[in-house]
Amino acid sequence: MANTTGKKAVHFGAGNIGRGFVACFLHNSGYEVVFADVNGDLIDTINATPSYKVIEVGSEGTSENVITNYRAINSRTHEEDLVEEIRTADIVTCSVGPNILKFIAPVIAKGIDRRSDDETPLHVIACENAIGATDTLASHIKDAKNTDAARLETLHLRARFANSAIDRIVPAQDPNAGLDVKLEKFFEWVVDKTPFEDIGIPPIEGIQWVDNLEPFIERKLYTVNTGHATAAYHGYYRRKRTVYDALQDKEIMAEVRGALTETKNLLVAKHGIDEEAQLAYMNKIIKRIGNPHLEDAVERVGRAPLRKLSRKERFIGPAAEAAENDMPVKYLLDAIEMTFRFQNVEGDDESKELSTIMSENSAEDVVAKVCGIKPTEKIYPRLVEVVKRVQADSQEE
Ligand SMILES: NC(=O)c1ccc[n+]([C@@H]2O[C@H](COP(=O)([O-])OP(=O)(O)OC[C@H]3O[C@@H](n4cnc5c(N)ncnc54)[C@H](O)[C@@H]3O)[C@@H](O)[C@H]2O)c1
Ligand SMILES: O=P(O)(O)OC[C@@H](O)[C@@H](O)[C@H](O)[C@H](O)CO
Repeated sequence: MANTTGKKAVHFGAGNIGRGFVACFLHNSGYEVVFADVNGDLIDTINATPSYKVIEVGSEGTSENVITNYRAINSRTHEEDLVEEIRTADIVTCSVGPNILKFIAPVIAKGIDRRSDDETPLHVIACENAIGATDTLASHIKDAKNTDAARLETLHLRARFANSAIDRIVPAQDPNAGLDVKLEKFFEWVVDKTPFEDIGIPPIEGIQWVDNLEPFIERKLYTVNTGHATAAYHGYYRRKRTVYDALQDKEIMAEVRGALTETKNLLVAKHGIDEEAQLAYMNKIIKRIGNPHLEDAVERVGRAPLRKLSRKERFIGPAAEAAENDMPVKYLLDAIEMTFRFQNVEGDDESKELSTIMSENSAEDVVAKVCGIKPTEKIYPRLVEVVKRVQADSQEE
């Protein structure tokens, strides 16, 4: 589709979800997309390739979408060009990973600072698997290192920040596929509309705009990502290649169902979600993550175990809250144990760091440092027990 709106989006992170989902939706809504990334080869390929395909795969068959009207800039080597793109953009989105937000904040802050107070403020939406990712990005942008304190009072005239929940399974791609992206048909992109109410929401087809994002992001993270990660970590431990392979194992399937039943109980009690509706959602997710056409490797889904073991994440977040309310957490603890066992995985720096942390710290310190859990919390002794068991097994090996 040609750029019919004359609108421009700058998207940080031209990886799987960036090319396959966010840029695809921006393009289909008439935006020109300027990718910002640090991977030089990827930037060159994007600039040398006038179109790529987004290929949906599933039991219903395959369908393709052709994406055009994009460019790419290396944010490491061409910062000034990127600042200018952000100054003149309508929207900035990102899918770089939650730990990278602090690195992209300085250039976004510079671009925002150069904008006029009299034009429509820049719409900023982070598309990461994390609760409040846009708030995190905004807090880095507002940091005194990136934005002069005297400019903070009028920042809302130049930029607005909205949290989002983004859901579409995009596995690691075939290295010979060029820019093409193979993914599942299903998608959900929910964005908080309240920061844009007086300036208008950006015209992006496919976004669901809501007033209260918390139930949506928690339901997504604590169902899709809890279930996905449970299958991946149990699968890795039992030498399965993909999430699909893992789910063929009845014991792993029982662990996934168990963990998702525990998060269902919490989500229903906390957000008043209808129990039958959540059960149907849970079953749909189990079907989605078991899509045989995706060939989603357990190492991708389990990547970055330290992030996944942190306080607000897919396991510790719901387990701590459920335990505090005396709800069952047995299966979540099983999955947490498998996450602690995901050590020294090739190509995964966090899994190597996890191994060092486990060998150099007491179980109590691991629970405090990695999971951010205090001794006064009800889940604490059970997590210490899990870590001690994994440490004891490592010593025996
Ligand atoms: N893949 C999925 O199924 C999926 C679905 C929903 C959400 N997400 C979330 O989207 C984010 C990205 O995931 P992905 O699977 O696309 O990962 P990915 O590794 O495929 O893509 C990340 C991209 O960010 C780029 N990048 C890294 N540092 C950067 C920097 N400083 N500036 C600009 N670009 C930088 C990388 O070069 C890479 O191209 C994560 O937060 C993930 O949780 C992924
Ligand atoms: O991206 P992560 O590392 O937070 O989690 C891995 C997968 O669970 C994730 O990428 C899913 O595929 C995605 O969240 C589906 O919407």
